[in-house]
Amino acid sequence: MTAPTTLRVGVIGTGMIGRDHIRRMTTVLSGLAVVAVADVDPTVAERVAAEAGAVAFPDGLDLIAADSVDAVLVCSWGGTHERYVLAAIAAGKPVFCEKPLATTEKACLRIMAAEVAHGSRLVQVGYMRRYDAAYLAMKQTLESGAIGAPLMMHCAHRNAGVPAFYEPENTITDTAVHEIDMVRWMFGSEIAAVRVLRPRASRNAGDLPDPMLIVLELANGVLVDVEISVNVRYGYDIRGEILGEDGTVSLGDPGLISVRRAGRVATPVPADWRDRFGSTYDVELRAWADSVLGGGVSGGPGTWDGYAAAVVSDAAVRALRTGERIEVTLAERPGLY
Ligand SMILES: NC(=O)C1=CN([C@@H]2O[C@H](COP(=O)(O)OP(=O)(O)OC[C@H]3O[C@@H](n4cnc5c(N)ncnc54)[C@H](O)[C@@H]3O)[C@@H](O)[C@H]2O)C=CC1
Ligand SMILES: O=C1[C@@H](O)[C@H](O)[C@@H](O)[C@H](O)[C@H]1O
Repeated sequence: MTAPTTLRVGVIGTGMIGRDHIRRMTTVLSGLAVVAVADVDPTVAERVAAEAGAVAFPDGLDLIAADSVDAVLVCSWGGTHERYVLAAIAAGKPVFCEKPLATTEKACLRIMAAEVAHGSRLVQVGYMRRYDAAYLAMKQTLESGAIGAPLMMHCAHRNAGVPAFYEPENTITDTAVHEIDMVRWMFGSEIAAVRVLRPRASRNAGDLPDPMLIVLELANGVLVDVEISVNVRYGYDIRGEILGEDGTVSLGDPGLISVRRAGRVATPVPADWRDRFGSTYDVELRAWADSVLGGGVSGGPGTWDGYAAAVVSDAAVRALRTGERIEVTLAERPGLY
């Protein structure tokens, strides 16, 4: 049998990122067809289906079971991911699950057990920074030895604002989780312990612990600090600098232009994650589709990475609540990963 040249995708969750990925798969990337969508809100699903030329399914589980669907994108809220990822694995269909893989350690372990029992990788998790040109260049510089052995990394993850439904722990499980995954990948080391410190709260913070400083101790001795600010108002600002024994490497300015005028230099700040990481998601989904069309999910962040990020997130939430240093313990890594 020859491999299909077009991947027929079903998308579950047609909110912000679901619609953005549908636009990407229908207007930017070739070799992908969005054939089905589902959302807990059927009105939204039907509207998005009509725009995309797809069929709206009343339930995501029916979408996964449909013969017309080769592969699944899960873009619903984090707490619903487990149900859909497990169903996709049971159906033997590749599944791209937006981060986080699931919201509890136990749910991630159930997904891992199902995938290991299946015997090959089916799951990719949406930790897109691994596909970002700036982070890739940073990793390449680090691995070239140009700045010597890494000692520390300073990160900032600033959102202009976050949705009204954000709960205090979402600042970690939904926002800081990107740095948690990124540093594991950047340094090729697991995170051994976590602490959370808080200055006085921003007047824009509402009920959120905003801002906060997360300190990650990596098993290889590298120390990482991550500033999380989710209401900075001025834009979406993602920063990173690694200190090595012989030099530093930093993420550059993402603005495409800089304007010099009236004695000032001005560079635009991205408005949100779509603005900053738009082309990164393109590369991410291209790589995922190519691996699936090529015969199986390979490369890219998988279930083990989703699990490790969830365990560190849980530890950070405990550190936030207790003010204590929390050690991280991971399960034994299955041979599949
Ligand atoms: N990689 C990245 O940078 C980003 C990832 N995300 C992740 O994507 C996921 C969705 O986030 P957003 O699009 O921002 O949220 P959103 O609230 O805009 O959209 C979520 C959609 O899922 C639907 N939904 C909720 N429960 C469902 C269920 N059981 N079955 C089917 N549909 C259901 C909602 O009705 C809504 O339309 C989250 O896990 C989030 O963390 C979101 C933004 C950026
Ligand atoms: O994943 C994302 C959102 O869900 C999250 O709410 C934002 O804080 C992140 O910057 C964005 O990349």
